[in-house]
Amino acid sequence: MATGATECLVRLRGIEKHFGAVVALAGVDLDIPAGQVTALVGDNGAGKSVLIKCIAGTYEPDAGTILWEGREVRIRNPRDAAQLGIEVVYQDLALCDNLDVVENMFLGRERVIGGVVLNEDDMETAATKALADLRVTTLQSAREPVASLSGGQRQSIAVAKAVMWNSKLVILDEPTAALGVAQTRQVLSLVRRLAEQGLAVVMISHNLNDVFAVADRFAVLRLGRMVASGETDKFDPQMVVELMTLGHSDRKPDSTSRSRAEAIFRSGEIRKPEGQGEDAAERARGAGAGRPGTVGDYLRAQWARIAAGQSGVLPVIIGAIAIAAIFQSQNSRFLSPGNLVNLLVQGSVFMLIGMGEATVLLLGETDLALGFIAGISGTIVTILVQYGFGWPWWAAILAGLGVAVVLGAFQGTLVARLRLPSFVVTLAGLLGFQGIMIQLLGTGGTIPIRDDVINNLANGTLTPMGGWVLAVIVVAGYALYSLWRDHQRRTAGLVTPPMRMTLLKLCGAALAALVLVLLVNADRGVPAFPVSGMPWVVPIVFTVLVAMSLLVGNTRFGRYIYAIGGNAEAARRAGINLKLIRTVAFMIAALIAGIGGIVYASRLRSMSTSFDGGTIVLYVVASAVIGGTSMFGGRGHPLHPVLGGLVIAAIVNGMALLGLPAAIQLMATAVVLLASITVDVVVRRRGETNR
Ligand SMILES: Nc1ncnc2c1ncn2[C@@H]1O[C@H](COP(=O)(O)OP(=O)(O)OP(=O)(O)O)[C@@H](O)[C@H]1O
Repeated sequence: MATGATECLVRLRGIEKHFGAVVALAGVDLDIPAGQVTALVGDNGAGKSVLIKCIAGTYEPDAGTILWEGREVRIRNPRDAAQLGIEVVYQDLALCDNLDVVENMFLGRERVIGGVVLNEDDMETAATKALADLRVTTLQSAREPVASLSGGQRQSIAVAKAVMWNSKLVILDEPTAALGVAQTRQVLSLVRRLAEQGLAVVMISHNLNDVFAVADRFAVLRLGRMVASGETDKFDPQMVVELMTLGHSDRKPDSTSRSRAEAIFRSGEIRKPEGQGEDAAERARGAGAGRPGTVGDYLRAQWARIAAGQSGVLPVIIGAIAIAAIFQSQNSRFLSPGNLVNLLVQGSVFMLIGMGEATVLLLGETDLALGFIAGISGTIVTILVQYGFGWPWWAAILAGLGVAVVLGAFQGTLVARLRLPSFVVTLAGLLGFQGIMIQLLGTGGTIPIRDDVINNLANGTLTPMGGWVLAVIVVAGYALYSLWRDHQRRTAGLVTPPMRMTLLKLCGAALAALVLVLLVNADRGVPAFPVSGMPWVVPIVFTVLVAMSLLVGNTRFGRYIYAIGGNAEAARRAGINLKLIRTVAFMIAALIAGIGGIVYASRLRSMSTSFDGGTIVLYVVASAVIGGTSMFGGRGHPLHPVLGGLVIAAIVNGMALLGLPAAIQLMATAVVLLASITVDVVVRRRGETNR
């Protein structure tokens, strides 16, 4: 059956492994040739897992030698194994459901431009080629989220991922467990192709039909000893069962029973290229819409993403429109320019601190202290621009933000290094930081801000012309970037959104900018005091939003936050430094919260001990969740708290306009929050049951 080279890649000699009194492996010899599939079989507890862990660097053998290409090597850790070219596909696959196929295949080994920006097109081209080489053809697109794939497709991705890195030995632990008939065939075909490409493959399986269908060699372990090994034609299924259970067999191998399994393989059923007949159902499970070519196809593909748990901002936008319609029908002042601008400014603090919170939520953690970190930041700026200190505004802001980052680093270190629950660490932060803030503010309780620049952050406006110029720059920049991206993808031969779709998006962005500028430039003052122009907070929030979107969407750091939130174990196995990423994420969250705190102080032109960071943090968690960020980690975007913050501000503002009491405002916010978390959970479950 073997077609590739047959020289021995790995030779194990006399491998011993003990766990206290338990002898897991005793004097195990095994030859693993390149270009062949070696089946490693044995009853439960026979030592199969321990043996592959000794090869993969998870355990170091107590005795014995490992010869790699004839040279004795020590494999002390998984990194040593990876350097030699050993990849293990564990039963639990180690995939991040929230990431797409390309993101999973390159996890931990992303290609970047200039050392920072992810080179998505390059990775997509390479992943697509690797999948095509292995004839994994059932995927609609390499950009499908793994959550929407079938078991067989997931297994194929895990295997393809393992062979992408110049691997020489691929170890598969029960690759067909829990797969249906068609999917098993698909995966066994893939296993054969690995060997045909010259790789050494070791496959653990309890299913003898599967192993007889693909294995060139057998190795049978029993109670930590190798009781038999050799080429497949020396064995038959009954004999293997006897060897596994008794440790010996007197049978002569029965070639008819053995070749029954091989016959299935040879008949072409396993080798048949996927997607012909039996895989049609598999294909229908994918993005479901075919490669996006027309606007209709594109929208259908987007819908498939939503069904797979990537609902994006759709629910919050629908919710915001509904809320606006309800308030406007009750009070025509709700959609007046003055009120809408007021609402934007009111919501800006929630939006900013919410973007910090969303960063931590993406990791699957929570930060309850962000409200008071914001408070401390605002307090420090307020104090430092006082007459006594007289710091320039920029130095005070840097100091305020610096302290916020230090507090974030403190909390992040406790969570990341000691693995203390973030809920408790940040609850302590909430209490402790409030104490620090009160201490800083002193007995007076309220300190006014004596600096025009700081006060203008929330209260100042651009000139009407300044607003137009800014809007034109932003829309033109966005248009150029989108068209350049599409061009790049088209040139690289990758799937590109239809041109009409891109133009539609650009028209939407231009329209939104037009409405916003008209709104903020309309006079919202009283006859004696006309007020117009874009509040400074709009570009401040927008800048943080763009910076955070680029950080989480286009850098390794961002990719790792999503990976850790989606499946921390998979991220760890991919070699990601979990401690560093977690700590830095807490620091960035605190930095953005610090900006929110300074805007808060600016709005009130003072800081006082009545600052309620506890309530604010609950509202910002609500903003992020209402916007579509998942409380369970791995799903979300900085845009979510911005939209969610707007919704919360709209509820508070609209209810106040209607003269409804605070009690009703709180209950309405609670209902919207519950509705959002319900959408989150339902969408998540749909993603899971899709599998
Ligand atoms: N970390 C450990 N500490 C103590 N004993 C262990 C440890 N890992 C494995 N063993 C023991 O070593 C022996 C071999 O275990 P191993 O997991 O390799 O079996 P296996 O062949 O993979 O079984 P299964 O098919 O059930 O996965 C068992 O007796 C097991 O209890």
